[in-house]
Amino acid sequence: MSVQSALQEEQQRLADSVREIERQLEQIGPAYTGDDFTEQMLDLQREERKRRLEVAYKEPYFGRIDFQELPGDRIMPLYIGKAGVSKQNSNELLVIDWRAPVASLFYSFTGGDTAVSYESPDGEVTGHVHLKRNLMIRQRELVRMVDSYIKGQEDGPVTDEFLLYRLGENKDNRLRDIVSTIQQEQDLIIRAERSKALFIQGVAGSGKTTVALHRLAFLLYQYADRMRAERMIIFAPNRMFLEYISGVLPELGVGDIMQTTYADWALELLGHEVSLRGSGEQLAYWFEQPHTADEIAQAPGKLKGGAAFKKAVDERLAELDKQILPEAPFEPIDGLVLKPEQIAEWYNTDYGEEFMMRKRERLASRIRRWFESELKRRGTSDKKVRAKALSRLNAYIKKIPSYTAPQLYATLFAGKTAASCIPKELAKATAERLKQGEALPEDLAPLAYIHLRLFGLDRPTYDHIVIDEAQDYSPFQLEALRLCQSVTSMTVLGDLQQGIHAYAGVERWSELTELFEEGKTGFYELNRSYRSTMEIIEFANRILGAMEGVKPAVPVFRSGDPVELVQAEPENWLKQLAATLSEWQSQGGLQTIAVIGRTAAECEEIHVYLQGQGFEPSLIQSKQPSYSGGLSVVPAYLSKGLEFDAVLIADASGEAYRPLDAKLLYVACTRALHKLKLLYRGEPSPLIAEPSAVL
Ligand SMILES: Nc1ncnc2c1ncn2[C@@H]1O[C@H](COP(=O)(O)OP(=O)(O)OP(=O)(O)O)[C@@H](O)[C@H]1O
Repeated sequence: MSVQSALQEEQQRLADSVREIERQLEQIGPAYTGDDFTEQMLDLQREERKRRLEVAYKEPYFGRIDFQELPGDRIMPLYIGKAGVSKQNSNELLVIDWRAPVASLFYSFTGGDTAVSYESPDGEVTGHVHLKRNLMIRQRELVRMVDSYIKGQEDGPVTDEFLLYRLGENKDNRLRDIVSTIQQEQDLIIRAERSKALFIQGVAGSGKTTVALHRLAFLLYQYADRMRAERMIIFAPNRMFLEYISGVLPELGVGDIMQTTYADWALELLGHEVSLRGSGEQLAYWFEQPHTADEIAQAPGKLKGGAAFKKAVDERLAELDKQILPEAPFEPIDGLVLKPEQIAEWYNTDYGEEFMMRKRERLASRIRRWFESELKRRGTSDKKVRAKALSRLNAYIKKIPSYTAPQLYATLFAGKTAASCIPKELAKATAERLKQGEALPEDLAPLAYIHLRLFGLDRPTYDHIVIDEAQDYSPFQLEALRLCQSVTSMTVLGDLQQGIHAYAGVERWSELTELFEEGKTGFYELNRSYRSTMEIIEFANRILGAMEGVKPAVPVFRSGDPVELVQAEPENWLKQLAATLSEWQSQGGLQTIAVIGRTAAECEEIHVYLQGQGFEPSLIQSKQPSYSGGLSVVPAYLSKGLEFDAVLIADASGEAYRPLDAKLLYVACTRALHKLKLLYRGEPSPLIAEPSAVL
């Protein structure tokens, strides 16, 4: 079939599909407003169907795959879209949901004449692909059609033309869905088994965040009977990042998933019994001045986030549980005795399944009930005797220790129960702070953990947990989250090569994977990078070049401008910086541009200068709730996770980026999609190759 007639066929198919969807939409009546429960349930289903039809109405599908199960069978054209739609009054599918088992063919097929298969609910289905076609539809119009595979016409792998086209687009201030171009290695993760902790090590720009969000949409579709959006939670590094990714799930038709930072989550869990101090100062301390490897290894975050401290916390909790019951019997009235054995049986057996402080509460109520009924049985009415008995009751219950998480945590920093793995100075400072009701970021995981061990989670456990930028997590942080699930189901993603918070995070994934039982983890690697051009990726790979265990990112074959490395005259540095921005802005097309500075102070200086020159930059600072796109000035350590059409590294001098800062410079450079330029004052950083003007 010629391209022209194929195009006409698709246009006709599209027009028919749109009409069918329109018809179905028109037939959905108004929402039900009455009290009848059955009608209300039916209405919910109607609303859901309406929502799917509305999604499909805008852009019914994005791909087609022609599949033939057995030789001689009809070749079935399957149209894949964001929302599945059946033909009216029939089981025939007009559009197949991208998450349906058969749709996996569209993503897993990599070309060739060999048989392919997918896992259907009735078992494995095998067959042959005859056509793989990408269709770009905007407002019900077919605007682009690319055949990446036609059986008989091409023996090699499917072409990446459509992917390259999508990657070449400029980006605004929001991450987008990638349903039309999910790659095979990403699809495997999205559809991976539910009941495991899935670890994903992915190079910068490999789509980790995007894939994790698509995985949530998949899980909700595949396990609709077992998983609920309101019992899923995403942890991201900061509020700005949350805002940046907030568009993807709604685009995928998923709402209600909790999205938070670890700090916000922990503080809420603790009922705001402590207030958080020092997160901004901590960033400034670690990023605004040089530190040695030893200082990093001894950082409070490492000590309080590691296994030795966790062991101390566990021992403290075990000790409390063992010693919580008074040894003496309870004797409210002389001769009326409640034996310690009976109390122990209630605590350990009757309430044995519950959390420590809940057990304590229930035990206290039980003792009170026993007391009332015994007094009633004895007919004790003498006021004096009753008052004495009551005061003995209260005194006895007081002897059963009751702790909040901060109170118990404080016992680890002073007196007999102090943890020996915490240096004296640090213990003293922590104890002082806790007295004021304050905690530092590294205190939150042990506090949350203790709270969960004492009280449990005050809501249903999480069906699925996503942790982004997990290389910055301490084992203790993950331990606390593990307590929030009855069945392990997590997606934990990150990049050790971007582990710039070495003072708190992990160096190896095994530090986190070993927290789970054997067989309960999965490990995937994503080495292809989709964000940046080949030139940018190759340049960034060189920054990490000599580092131990580094896996270079593999670029998609998308070529762009060369990376520029330019020496700036110290006195003209800001002028040169502004000149580059003027040039980029005058070229048009670049929607997001970032000037990435080394420190917050440097960024402030640049920001003020640019404002004076008539630019309208926004300055990104820690604790910022949102990122607005356009021209931004951002310190390297806050740029993580974000991306920009063009990036200008303000000063890549040797003074700014020393060998220990390789990961930071790598993060900064890999934020760029299409253009990357580095200015440097004085000598260039030894991390970047020789200072030729253009690389
Ligand atoms: N299969 C794909 N098709 C189209 N675009 C993709 C694909 N995979 C990733 N991308 C794009 O690549 C960019 C990087 O994705 P994302 O931010 O999810 O990667 P990441 O691995 O989390 O990056 P980093 O660790 O550097 O922050 C995004 O613009 C995303 O849309």
